[in-house]
Amino acid sequence: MSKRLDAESGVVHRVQSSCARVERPLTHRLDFNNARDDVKDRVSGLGGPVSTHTQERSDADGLSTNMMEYNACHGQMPFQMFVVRPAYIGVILSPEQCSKAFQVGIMPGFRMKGIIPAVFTPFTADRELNLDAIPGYADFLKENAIECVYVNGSTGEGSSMSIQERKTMMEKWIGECHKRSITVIAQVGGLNLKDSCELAAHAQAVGADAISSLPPLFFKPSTLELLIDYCCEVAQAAPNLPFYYYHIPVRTGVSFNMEDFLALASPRIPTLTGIKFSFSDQADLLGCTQFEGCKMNILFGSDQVSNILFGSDQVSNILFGSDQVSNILFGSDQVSNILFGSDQQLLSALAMGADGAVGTTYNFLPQIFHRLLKAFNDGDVVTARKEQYRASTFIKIILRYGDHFGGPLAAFKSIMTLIGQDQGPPRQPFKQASEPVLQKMKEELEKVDFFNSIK
Ligand SMILES: CC(=O)N[C@@H]([C@@H](O)[C@H](O)[C@H](O)CO)[C@@H](O)CC(=O)C(=O)O
Repeated sequence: MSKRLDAESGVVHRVQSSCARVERPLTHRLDFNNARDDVKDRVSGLGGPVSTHTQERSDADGLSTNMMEYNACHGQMPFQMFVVRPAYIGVILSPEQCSKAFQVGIMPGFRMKGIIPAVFTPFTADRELNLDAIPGYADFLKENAIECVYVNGSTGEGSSMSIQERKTMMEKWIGECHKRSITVIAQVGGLNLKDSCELAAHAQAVGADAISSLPPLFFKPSTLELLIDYCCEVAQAAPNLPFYYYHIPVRTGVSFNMEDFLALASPRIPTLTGIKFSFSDQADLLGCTQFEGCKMNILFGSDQVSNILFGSDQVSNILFGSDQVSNILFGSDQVSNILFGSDQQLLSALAMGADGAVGTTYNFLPQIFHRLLKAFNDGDVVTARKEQYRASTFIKIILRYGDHFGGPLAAFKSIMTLIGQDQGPPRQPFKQASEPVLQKMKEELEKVDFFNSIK
């Protein structure tokens, strides 16, 4: 859904958009000559000339969609669109204007939705970057209706790559994705602030659509304030791009409350757009999605949770928010243990208000998750739950093979080979499992109809 201003009534309408993955709410009507004074002032206050892009509209919503898609997918993110009868006018801002627009709050609208694969990094047999694999991989994602990818994250083995390799990979992904109207979120976090700032500045220079950063990976911030100081500097290194903090305590060991993070960071980081929330604390997730009138873009990132959340009364409780749920989610160790252990969590995250989800399994289960999302959006929780359970069943099997690969990530990467999208071996400390192990995993997946279900 996106917002459209009716130029005659001045009323903001929600319109269905086929480019549903990226929302840029249209907050002002602008006939540049006759714009409301406050709008004019705010845009002129950005300084410098403002170029406009006008297009006659044939079909209001269709055109709105096309332009948003163009805006989002062709590297022109510093772009604000206004509706004037009989035309739409887009205002293209320079990077400096864009940065100011964030600061004065007139560009708050970057919002990712839907499922976002955290893409694997293709390696050759000797574990060097395999750039040649990216175009085919991008085609595969596009064919599966993917509209945004998360590059150099955990799944992408970003922390197993040198800074130069990460830059090379980022450039290749951006080039191939933008050709296919796929948006790119660049994961720039790493070992230290210097590397992360360098990667953030690079991401902006080469046309990423947004950045996302982990906390420092060796010396950990001991307080929330220190984490926010760190994020401020990373975000400032790419001042024109939306910034998402990457919260994945199970890997980083940095585990602050994210609602508190938003409260303290939001006034300090003008580009703070949301959180990539890879954690099982549903109560904190809810706090984030509801933060200040749901203004943040929360992308959920933990594909798993327990079977207990499916098919039992507890599901209804969770979906409908009873006290019992709060107790379950806030209190017990048992929940955390369960949540980390096995199945899927996307459905409950959607119920908690997550806008979308970033994760590993969206690479090879996109159709299942598209069906889940559609069912959820249609209010059909029973079907959504079935799809969730289907995905969870597959994930559970694959995870059982994790030890043969030195970790679950490498087991997931091998699935790409099984579905004809070979992305090569993982880097150390992971390994390729032996042929017999791969064959056994394949047979087990065949038994639960994996290869038909993912179509
Ligand atoms: C802890 C972890 O690695 N979580 C994964 C999940 O997608 C995970 O692979 C999934 O839940 C299956 O275990 C993602 O959150 C990681 C991710 O999005 C990334 O690659 O950046």
